[in-house]
Amino acid sequence: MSSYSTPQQYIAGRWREGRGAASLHVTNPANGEVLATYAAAHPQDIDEALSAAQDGFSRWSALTALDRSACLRKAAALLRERAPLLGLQLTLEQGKPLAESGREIEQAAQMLEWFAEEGRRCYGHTIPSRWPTTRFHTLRQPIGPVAAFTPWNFPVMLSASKLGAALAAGCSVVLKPAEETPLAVSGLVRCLVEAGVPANAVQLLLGVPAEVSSALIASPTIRKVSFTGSQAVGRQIAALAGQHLKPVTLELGGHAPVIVCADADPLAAVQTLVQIKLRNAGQICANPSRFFVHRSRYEAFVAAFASVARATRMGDGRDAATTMGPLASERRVRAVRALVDDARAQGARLVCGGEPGPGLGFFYAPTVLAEVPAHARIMQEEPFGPLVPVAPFDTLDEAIGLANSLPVGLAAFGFTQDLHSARRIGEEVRAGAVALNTVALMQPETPFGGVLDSGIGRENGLQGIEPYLTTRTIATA
Ligand SMILES: NC(=O)C1=CN([C@@H]2O[C@H](COP(=O)(O)OP(=O)(O)OC[C@H]3O[C@@H](n4cnc5c(N)ncnc54)[C@H](O)[C@@H]3O)[C@@H](O)[C@H]2O)C=CC1
Ligand SMILES: O=Cc1ccc(S(=O)(=O)O)cc1
Repeated sequence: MSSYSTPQQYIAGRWREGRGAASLHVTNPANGEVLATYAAAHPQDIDEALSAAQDGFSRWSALTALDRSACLRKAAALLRERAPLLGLQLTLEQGKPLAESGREIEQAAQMLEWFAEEGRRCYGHTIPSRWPTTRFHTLRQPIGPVAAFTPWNFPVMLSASKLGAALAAGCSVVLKPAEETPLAVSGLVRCLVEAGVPANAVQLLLGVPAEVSSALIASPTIRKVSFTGSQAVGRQIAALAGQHLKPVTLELGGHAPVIVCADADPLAAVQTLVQIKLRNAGQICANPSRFFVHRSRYEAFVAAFASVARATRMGDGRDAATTMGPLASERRVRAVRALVDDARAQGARLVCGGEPGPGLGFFYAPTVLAEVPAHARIMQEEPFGPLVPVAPFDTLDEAIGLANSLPVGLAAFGFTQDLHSARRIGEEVRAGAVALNTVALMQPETPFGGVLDSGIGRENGLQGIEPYLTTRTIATA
């Protein structure tokens, strides 16, 4: 497969093989074929990356914000130029259809551009003094070298968000992407380096996750940790960060409730929801995943979703006819299958789907389940797949209670024409972001992050650069 090359580490300004004993494999989820095998980073590779990151921090933070901004803008332009190849590599390693890969590369470019501009606005303050002869002001300064860990679902966009924010603030970054999807992220790092980001300001470590994260977080060089992924791993990262007193940003997904009120048009709601529900085969942290529909609209909603689900064309993401690719790995197929089986065993009605897709790939059909009891695992655990579990409700109080019944809160969705209901859903459902009559939730300009067990801190928006800055107070006589 000539479009897919063997992923390499980028350490101290050189692309090279890792020296670790472990071999890691990249598998094409559309057919199960191994695309590449590469050597993991060795502890010595990690040490070299850390020394380089310290040096890179000195060089990069010494540039003006304007120079850093220019590099990020150029990297965004390079990313767009290379989108056809990077998009293909992303589809090969991750499975999403080519159109979605192209969209992700564009989102990554937009992230870099947003932070290129925000980096120019890291203002300090002049503070009124209590003493006539003393002046106070504050300086915003980069916090130091950053360890960033990104997942396999949106490897390029989520890496661009962390790299963009940290680099714009003047920090150097050691990035560890998911071992399953390393190549398109490497392409992003190449764009940054070729755009003029000094070699040591960015390191790319591909390795055994726990080995890399424990070494990086324990190192005195690293001053900030950022992770996107599962709650289980997030807890481990947070525990390590706490042990070493490092500030941490965590984006840990959720289990986004959808409330479809009696006054909503159920068909219009389905048409809107489907724009996000089946994207990336449902593997989106903000994916709508628990559907509560007013009893008067319930059957129409279930039937409409089932009809859209049945019309989905599953297939290889390179095929133009494909509307939904495979899940990213075999373990994800096992996980969603177990949730569907459990829901059925608990009395849910299988309306459509509930079976694997074609061929040897990691496909699972879009699946609509009705009358799903609240205690079924699928209503408790983030499904991260093309599953649509639906349950009826009678009052808005009941729906909001169901939405708030879990200890997570990343995203939530509401469909209603009633201003009062919209206000209640917007203000009472516990979530970092609520979308009303839309599914557009994330863009570079909007803060993104969770409440409760969905994470700590915000990425993107005006808030996105904050975690990478520290404030120095200067008193002058
Ligand atoms: N918030 C988000 O965007 C994401 C959320 N998830 C959630 O995680 C669930 C499980 O995902 P899986 O990939 O099946 O399993 P998992 O939780 O084992 O995640 C594996 C990913 O986490 C990284 N990882 C694992 N251990 C790590 C460590 N000690 N240090 C640093 N990185 C580490 C790996 O690189 C790998 O890419 C999904 O069902 C979903 O709920 C997964 C990916 C992204
Ligand atoms: O992983 C978080 C995430 C990724 C993508 C999107 S969007 O569908 O492109 O808006 C939202 C959240």
